[in-house]
Amino acid sequence: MIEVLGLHKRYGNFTAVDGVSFEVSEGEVFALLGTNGAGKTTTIEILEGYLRPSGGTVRVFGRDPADRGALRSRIGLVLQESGLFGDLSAAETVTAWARFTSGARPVAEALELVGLSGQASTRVKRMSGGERRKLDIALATLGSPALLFLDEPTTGLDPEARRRVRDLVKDLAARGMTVLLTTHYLEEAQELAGRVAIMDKGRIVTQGTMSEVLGRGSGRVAFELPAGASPEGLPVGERDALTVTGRRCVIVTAEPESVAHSVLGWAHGRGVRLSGLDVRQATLEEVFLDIAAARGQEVRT
Ligand SMILES: Nc1ncnc2c1ncn2[C@@H]1O[C@H](COP(=O)(O)OP(=O)(O)OP(=O)(O)O)[C@@H](O)[C@H]1O
Repeated sequence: MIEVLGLHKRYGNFTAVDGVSFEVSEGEVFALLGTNGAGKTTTIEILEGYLRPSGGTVRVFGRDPADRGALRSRIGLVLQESGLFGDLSAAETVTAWARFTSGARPVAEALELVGLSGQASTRVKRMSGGERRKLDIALATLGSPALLFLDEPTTGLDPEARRRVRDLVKDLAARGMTVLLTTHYLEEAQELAGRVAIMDKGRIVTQGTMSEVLGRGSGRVAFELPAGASPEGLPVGERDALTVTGRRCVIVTAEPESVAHSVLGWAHGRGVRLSGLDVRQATLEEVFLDIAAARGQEVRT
């Protein structure tokens, strides 16, 4: 659905996107993540046909995204800033939008799809931030597009509203919609996306399936140090890092399963039982912070 090969975008002398390549296939939820100013919005705006690339190839449904007339009915856009009219109700907003949308679903169905049936006659200016975001998504999906761009769909929402918007995105993906998502909430990307690319300073620094990317981060093995045992003899590899807080030991390691195995062997050899054992892969947030630390910069997510 999307092919990006060696994409460059320069603003004057400044290179905002510096040789980016990725693909998004039908039915995927693909997350494009990165530090502030990494080039995500620039990349998405090129894919949406709003900006022209300085170099490289970009295809959406096999076409140049500048050919917006041909692509319009197949793509839904949820931009960072929505441009809703405060004095219209939710139903009036959808009705007005339907005039410009070919094959628009009925208004009641569009509101039902995003869980806004109860707010049909509520004016936009009286709606909560989460409800407005859902209305944005109702408009973007009004013509049942095959591809949906979601640029930071949950930024600024409270946790409950974020949860509702996430559930909605999951529901749309389950109906077969292909989604390209950007977000600064990494747990959101981890929950929604099957594949992910992380950008920094105009380049993709890692990409792959979610499990591949998570597997590249450091996992954690945590447990309570048994009474009478000292942490000195714990089987901690050269590339692993042990921290002990009170009796709680945490080993950060690229190989959490094998370290857990060694730690259990260590406990068994001493005839002690490990309590509170917790073995887990890196989270996407940890992978992201590891990458940023390795690149020597401060990150705001
Ligand atoms: N029109 C422009 N002229 C000059 N520089 C620009 C322009 N638009 C964007 N930039 C710069 O290009 C870089 C990439 O911006 P972009 O908005 O694509 O980043 P982003 O990854 O979406 O960031 P954020 O997460 O903060 O939204 C930034 O350094 C930004 O200042």
